[in-house]
Amino acid sequence: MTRIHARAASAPAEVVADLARFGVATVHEAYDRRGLMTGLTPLDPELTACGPAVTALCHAGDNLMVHAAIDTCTPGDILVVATLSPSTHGMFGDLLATLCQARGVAALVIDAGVRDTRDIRRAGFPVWSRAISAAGTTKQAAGWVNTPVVCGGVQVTPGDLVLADADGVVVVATSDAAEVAAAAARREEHEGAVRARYAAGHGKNIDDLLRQAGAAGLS
Ligand SMILES: O=C([O-])CC(=O)C(=O)O
Ligand SMILES: [Mg+2]
Repeated sequence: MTRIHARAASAPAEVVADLARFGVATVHEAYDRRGLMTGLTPLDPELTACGPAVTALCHAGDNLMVHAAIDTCTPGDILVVATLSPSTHGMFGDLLATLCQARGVAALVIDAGVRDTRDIRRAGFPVWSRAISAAGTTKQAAGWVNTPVVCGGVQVTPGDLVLADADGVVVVATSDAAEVAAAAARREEHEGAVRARYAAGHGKNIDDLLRQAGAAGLS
């Protein structure tokens, strides 16, 4: 059984750039509220990232396959790390962040812990993780690279587009990406109109909404 697969093909660069213009909340809505990871938070909420997923599936407490996955990354990729059983070990720290930056990896999304967090923040490497933990890991257990994983409760297939910001992480299948970007653009246009009305102090018609919800109106 092959454990290390080559990096998967992904959406064209212009589709990645198109999706990167939007926030996670907008894309999640535009994707019919699919693809949103749970329980992962950013180390630095000012940073954003969008790129194709390269995946690593590790044994809990072992980061060998993180090293192996970085070897398959090309510039702009997002490293998505999952473990076979729940783990909060600090599997990734400032040394691995240094390697990722040297290889042009755009970000790390990890369903486990990270450490050396002040150094990673200072280096400006974007990370979304389930935990912060100084607990160390071994490099002894062979896992998998570029196989489908479940990260933050969402299945990530290698090459899927990963978008992350202060709100969290959303995953969009490569084949859906162009359509989702178009739907996100329409949503932003609509929200622009709503924002202008709200800025002028005009909220929703509560009476109508309550009636539609089967409740009595205001009077
Ligand atoms: O070395 C490790 O296992 C993780 C770490 O602390 C680093 O990358 O700096
Ligand atoms: Mg370290």
